Amino acid sequence: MTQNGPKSAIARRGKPTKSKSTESRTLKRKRVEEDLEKLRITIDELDPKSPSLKNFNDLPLCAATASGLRASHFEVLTDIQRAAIPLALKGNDILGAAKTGSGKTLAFLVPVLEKLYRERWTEYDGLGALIISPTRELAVQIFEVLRKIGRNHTFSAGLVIGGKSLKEEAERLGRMNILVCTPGRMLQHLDQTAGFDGDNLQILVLDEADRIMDMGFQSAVDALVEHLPKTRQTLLFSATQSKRVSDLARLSLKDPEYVSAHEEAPAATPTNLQQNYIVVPLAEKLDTLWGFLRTNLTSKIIVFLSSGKQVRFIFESFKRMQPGIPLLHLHGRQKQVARMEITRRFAAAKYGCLFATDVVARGVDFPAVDWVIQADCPEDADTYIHRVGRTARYESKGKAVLFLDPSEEKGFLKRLEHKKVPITKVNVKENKKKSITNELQSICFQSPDVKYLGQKAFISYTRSVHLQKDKEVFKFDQLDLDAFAASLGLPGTPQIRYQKGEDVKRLKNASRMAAISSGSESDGDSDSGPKKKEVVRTKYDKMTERQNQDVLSSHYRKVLEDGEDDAEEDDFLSVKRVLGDDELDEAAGAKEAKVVKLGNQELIIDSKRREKLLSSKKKLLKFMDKPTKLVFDDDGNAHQLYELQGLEDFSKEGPAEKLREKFVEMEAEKVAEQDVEDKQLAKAKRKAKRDKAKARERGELEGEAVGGVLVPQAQLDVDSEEEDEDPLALLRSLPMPDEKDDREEEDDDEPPKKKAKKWFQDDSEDEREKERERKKRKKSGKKVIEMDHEPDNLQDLEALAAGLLED
Ligand SMILES: Nc1ncnc2c1ncn2[C@@H]1O[C@H](COP(=O)(O)OP(=O)(O)OP(=O)(O)O)[C@@H](O)[C@H]1O
Repeated sequence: MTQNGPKSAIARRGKPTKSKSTESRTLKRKRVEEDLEKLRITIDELDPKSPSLKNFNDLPLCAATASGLRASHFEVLTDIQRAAIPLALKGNDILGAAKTGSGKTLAFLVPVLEKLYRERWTEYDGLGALIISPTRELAVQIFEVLRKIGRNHTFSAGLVIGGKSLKEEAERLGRMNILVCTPGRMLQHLDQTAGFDGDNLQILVLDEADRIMDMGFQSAVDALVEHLPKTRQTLLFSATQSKRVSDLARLSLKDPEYVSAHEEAPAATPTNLQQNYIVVPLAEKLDTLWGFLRTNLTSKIIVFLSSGKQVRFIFESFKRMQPGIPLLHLHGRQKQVARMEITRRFAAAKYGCLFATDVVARGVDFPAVDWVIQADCPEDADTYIHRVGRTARYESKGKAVLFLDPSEEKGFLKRLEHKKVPITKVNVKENKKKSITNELQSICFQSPDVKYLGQKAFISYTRSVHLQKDKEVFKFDQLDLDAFAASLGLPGTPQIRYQKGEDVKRLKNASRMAAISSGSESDGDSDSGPKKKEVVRTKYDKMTERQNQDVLSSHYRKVLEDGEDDAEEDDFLSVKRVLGDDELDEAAGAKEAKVVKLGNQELIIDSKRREKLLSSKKKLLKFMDKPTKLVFDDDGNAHQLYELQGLEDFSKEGPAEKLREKFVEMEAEKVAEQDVEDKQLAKAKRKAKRDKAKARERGELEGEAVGGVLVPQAQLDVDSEEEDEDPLALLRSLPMPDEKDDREEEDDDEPPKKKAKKWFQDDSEDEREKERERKKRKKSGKKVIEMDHEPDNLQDLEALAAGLLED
């Protein structure tokens, strides 16, 4: 007994603590199980059609979802939410249709969160829910809403929309429970990413389902569904839902509930939307649009156009004419980062005009848009409904105007009537009409790049009309193309060539199919050409691509590569450039012998073999002399890297010893100056390093562990505007947009930070610094242009360049 004494004492000391914590854990687990069981029973007993379901509070939701909804200020259910959520909670497949802006996003996100919660989903269970969107913009928006209402859940969630390296995304996919994606990119991952599959998927959502089931996405969606288990729940939502039996079969829906919140409504569009159309001949369209913008300078406007080229031309030319309202433009050919930034800027703007293609026609929820202008007739009534739906969202009011060419009026009105769209004709006030043809002409004359865009816009517009399948609306033969070209300010009508007997539908979808198969959705842009096979890109290629950021680039590219980006267009319609006399001579001469200048040498191209050489820069280099490095002085004169001064010149400058002393003095001064700069730089670097370390530390503390995996906050912050923001994130650990302000307020206790440095500040220290800088520059003979803000657009850069040219 005595021997056993101490052992038992240890056992007595350790055992109660251990059993206490195990006990509390068991109790907690039991409570969760009981709560879950209660929730399941309430859902079983729930009457999905009960009129008493008015608020989110009336629904059997778990505490995490309920509090997330409350914190996001969602209280009262909208019609579609009241109709769809109870049925979805009960596990039904849903085909949901409701007007634009009526709250369909929550109608599927709430069931998604609830489903995974009730299944007690953890990181180890893999992908539980997949939400598919037709465009990147819409996917980002859905993800944002998911973050808001899912903030108290521990699921991990990610955004898979392309624009990032596949490998980077792939690394985190395995850990994701909920993914919001575009079809092509998702398919790519399911096909290629090792260790990632959808075998366990519980719920699949298709937002803008009719679009996703459409021809352009057909093969991607079918292949994607092949990767998913048939036992899943499926929810389809759209403002314009089709009940095509074939679609339902493709998705293996099981006895789907058709939920239509506004089926009995007299109109397919929101009641608080005022809809008008004007009949305007194609050649007067830009005048009318300009007049409209000039009279609505303090409104928030979206102008829909049929192609990215139209968007670019109108944006660039109107920008030069300075309408007095901020202009933005958005189309599927822009880089992902630019698209996100423009979307963010327009969402935040109080007023401004966004020229856009149908890339933002569906689902995108820009707040407080006053007007939707459809300057180009949409391809069908459904597209019309989605476009106008960007205004008058939820309970707000909005106005929409459709521009119709006289040839389109009768046919399109018939289509709208059929879809229950109430629209009335209005006329533009005479005193608001103004021709801008002269201005456009002079812009085209002054800037070849804009003229080039105009030609492209002309071609893409005529092409899109020609390709439209609804010939009762789009009558290509009745368009006055000469007048249209003149109205764009073009010096002549671009000649176009038709390819007869083409399968129009196939051509129209070619670009989308190609984009999807390469995994990067073009997102509704009708003018995106088929993607080319991956080729090795040289530094030179990258340079021309970089130029592609501005309006001049495609012009340059055209010069360099002649139509590389227009492959699709050239298949069908293209400019037949009439060669000038000089060019004809050149062309004739080209048959005989060509002379290519390589540095100081001339290379005669007189055979096919030599001509082939021109396609390889590497091979051409062999014909050039070895390069020598030159340095340029301030006047732009080239010098050898080391130039020895002649003895005569040297002795003219004074005795050698004196010159040596002078030289040492000058160098010492330079070193001292450089020393100060170096010290400042080193200090700044140390500070940055410290800040980074702190941020990392904070990030690790804030990062939430889900199933034992800790993801540093720095990697998760999708709000960051950095280009390499991480689209994959844990729901719970992300800061909410509205919480950001709170955090900023909390920081008020900290000592006041030094005012952020603008380009030029005027406190005395900075003045002194500026003065020193000025003197230094003066000494070196460099010109300094002072600007009150950083140049962030072409106009700013032009102003800066003009300043530099003036002397
Ligand atoms: N229950 C609610 N209470 C208050 N606001 C809501 C509610 N549900 C949705 N909203 C708001 O209504 C707006 C439109 O919602 P949402 O984007 O889901 O519409 P939608 O039906 O998907 O539109 P679209 O057909 O254009 O995609 C959003 O700004 C959203 O925040």
